[in-house]
Amino acid sequence: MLEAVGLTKQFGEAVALDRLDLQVAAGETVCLLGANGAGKTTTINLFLGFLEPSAGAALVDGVEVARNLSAARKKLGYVAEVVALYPTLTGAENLDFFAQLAGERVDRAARDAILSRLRFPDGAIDRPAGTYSKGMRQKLGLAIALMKRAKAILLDEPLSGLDPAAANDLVAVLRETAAGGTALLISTHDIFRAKDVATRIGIMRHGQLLAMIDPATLSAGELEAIYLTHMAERAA
Ligand SMILES: Nc1ncnc2c1ncn2[C@@H]1O[C@H](COP(=O)(O)OP(=O)(O)OP(=O)(O)O)[C@@H](O)[C@H]1O
Repeated sequence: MLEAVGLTKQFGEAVALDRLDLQVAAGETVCLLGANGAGKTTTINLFLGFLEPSAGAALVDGVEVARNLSAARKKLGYVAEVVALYPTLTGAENLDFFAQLAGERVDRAARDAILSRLRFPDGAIDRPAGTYSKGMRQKLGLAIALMKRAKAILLDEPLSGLDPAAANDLVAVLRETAAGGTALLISTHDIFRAKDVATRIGIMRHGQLLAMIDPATLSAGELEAIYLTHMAERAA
């Protein structure tokens, strides 16, 4: 569903992403782990068409993003690290607005079912989004992506700064979403959450994908040791 083929991004002389080859199939959850500046956000931004590749291609369901941006974006949902909402509009109005942008109409029953799965507090959807906690903002961001019925969802550090309960609520819905056939690509610094949710974990450093790991075969401690070894090689 998501495919990077030799995907490369340079900013001047600096190579932010170096010939990335990656596939995320329908129903798969790939987490990208890596230190600051490893190229995780650059990867997501190339899939979203926020950046143009210097070489190679990002494809969504076979559509090359750089060649057909609107067709690729129709198939994508996106949850940013800080979900941007209109603070004076209610959550419901934000949802309606973003659904309309995506050419969708919000079905009340489907909306309420998603909010309930996310454990979004009762009644809060009719409050201005400016009053929401970080956890509520992230939940609404995921609800917006889910309402779009996207084939693939890109999430850039979606859990950072969330308390464990809110993070658990999001992870539970992400699992259900992947089980329903959506492809998920998640950038994160959280090894333990990555192990919890990912079918595969990519370790990135200096714009390169160094390893692709099946977390089911490892304990959390073993995964952490592998990650730290890769990071230590950078310092050596
Ligand atoms: N617009 C830009 N102009 C110049 N350099 C950039 C730009 N965007 C990213 N970079 C550089 O590209 C590299 C990869 O950055 P990227 O944001 O993809 O890393 P990351 O893995 O997401 O890091 P973090 O965990 O801090 O979010 C970094 O060296 C960064 O400074």
